Amino acid sequence: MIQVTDLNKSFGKLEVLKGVSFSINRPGVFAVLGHNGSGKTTLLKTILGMVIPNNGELQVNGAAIKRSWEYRKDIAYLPQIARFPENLTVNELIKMILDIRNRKGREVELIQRFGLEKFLDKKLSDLSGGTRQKVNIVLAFMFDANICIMDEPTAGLDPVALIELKKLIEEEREKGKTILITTHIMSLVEEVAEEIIFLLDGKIHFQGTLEEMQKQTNEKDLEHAIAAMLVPNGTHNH
Ligand SMILES: Nc1ncnc2c1ncn2[C@@H]1O[C@H](COP(=O)(O)OP(=O)(O)OP(=O)(O)O)[C@@H](O)[C@H]1O
Repeated sequence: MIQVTDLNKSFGKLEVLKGVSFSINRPGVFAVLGHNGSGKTTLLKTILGMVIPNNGELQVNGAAIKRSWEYRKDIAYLPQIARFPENLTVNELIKMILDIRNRKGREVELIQRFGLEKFLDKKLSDLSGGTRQKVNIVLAFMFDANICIMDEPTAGLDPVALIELKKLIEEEREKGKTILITTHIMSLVEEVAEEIIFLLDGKIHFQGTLEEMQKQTNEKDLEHAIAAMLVPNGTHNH
């Protein structure tokens, strides 16, 4: 479904991705983890074609994505920082995206699930951070994409919205979707992810299930397991 081979990306002198290779061959929820600045967003944006790698191969659904845009129709994206015209109302923004995609969406259900009805006529500039994030979630899940990429989806969400988001992720997983999430919230990883892709020093340091990570490190708690992975002579890729 997603195959990344020997991906390199530098910004000037800063080498962010130094030969990243991994593949995702099954549906499910995959957590992309790593320190601040380890290149998670860069990696996700490369898969989306928003960042052009210096080197490497990328395949989505069996086809190389170089110079192709069509494949993106099959990927939903929730950016870490979404930038939309601030003077639009929530309703206008949703309508605009529906028009651009020229497809039917499930926005009515999602608006209701995240309690956004009362914000529909408000301008984006007037929304709180958490409410904006709910709007982003609606936009990301509005179309029935097979692959969903979410960069810090929980940012700013209140507990009620967080529960709703987890439910939504679970439903999508049951429909056979492939979901990639970056987050610094380990409890979210433990609750929703079946596999971890761990970026360190510009490379994939570990890919495997939570159980495999716990077994390799002898640590039950995910935060401690990850910390154990960082010590020299620790455990590595499988
Ligand atoms: N367009 C850009 N131009 C220059 N440097 C960039 C650009 N995009 C990212 N970087 C740098 O690349 C590095 C990786 O950034 P990235 O956003 O991918 O990290 P991240 O793992 O997602 O971090 P965080 O956990 O803080 O969100 C950072 O040092 C960042 O400053």
